[in-house]
Amino acid sequence: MPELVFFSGTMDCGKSTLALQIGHNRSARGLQGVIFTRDDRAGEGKLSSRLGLVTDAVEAAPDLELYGYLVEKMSRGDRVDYVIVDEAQFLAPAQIDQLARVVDDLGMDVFAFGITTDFRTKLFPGSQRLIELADRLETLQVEAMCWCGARATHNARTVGGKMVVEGEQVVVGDVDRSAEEVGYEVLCRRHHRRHMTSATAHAAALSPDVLPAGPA
Ligand SMILES: Nc1ncnc2c1ncn2[C@@H]1O[C@H](COP(=O)(O)OP(=O)(O)O)[C@@H](O)[C@H]1O
Ligand SMILES: Cc1cn([C@H]2C[C@H](O)[C@@H](COP(=O)(O)O)O2)c(=O)[nH]c1=O
Repeated sequence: MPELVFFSGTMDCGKSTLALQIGHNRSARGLQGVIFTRDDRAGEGKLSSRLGLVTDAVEAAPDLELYGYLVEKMSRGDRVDYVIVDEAQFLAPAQIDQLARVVDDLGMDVFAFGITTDFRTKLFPGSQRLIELADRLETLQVEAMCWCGARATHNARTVGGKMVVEGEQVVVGDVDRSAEEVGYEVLCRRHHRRHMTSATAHAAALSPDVLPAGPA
């Protein structure tokens, strides 16, 4: 039975890499897929992994009707066996409904990849709809780690290394950005709740208040 599968995890846990691997394994067996993405860091119409691989993709702009796109492609004689969607959190809920229709009416597997929650721990609308509609939810196996060594479960947005909690839901960016830039850091829930990033934890550890008393 064809399925709508939602592979989710924090930022930097290997979602795009897995998307590329699934595509590679299927194309190695002669299957043909369509890859959709939205607002990848590498630019429009790209699916990129931090392992260095990048492939062309169809930019799923807000006004792109995904079911109609695939039907039109097939009516031109192109074969489509499966669909991959990266950065699925950025899709509109209606586009996720279109993906469910692709599975049910066109009989294709759809593999969607994305983060579930934003920097304020709120579900992205696209991810919420995927959780509601997916046949299967898969949590990525390669767990990202918080600076404390615990499993990272949340995405923090940082400015100058400090966690921020105000701002637009969507700001394309990356982990390991220089201190001045808007960036992201994955944290365990305990440190996300306390707004403790690696930079602020490091600064606190160096503070004279917590240094052991030495000779005068
Ligand atoms: N230099 C590296 N060597 C080995 N693995 C790396 C390296 N850089 C990144 N990775 C792996 O790639 C993962 C990020 O992959 P990516 O597919 O870009 O993540 P996501 O799409 O979930 O944000 C990291 O968690 C890490 O496992
Ligand atoms: C938490 C959070 C993330 N984003 C953006 C930042 C990146 O461009 C993507 C996630 O990409 P990845 O391949 O999973 O690393 O989402 C955002 O816009 N808003 C947020 O709150």
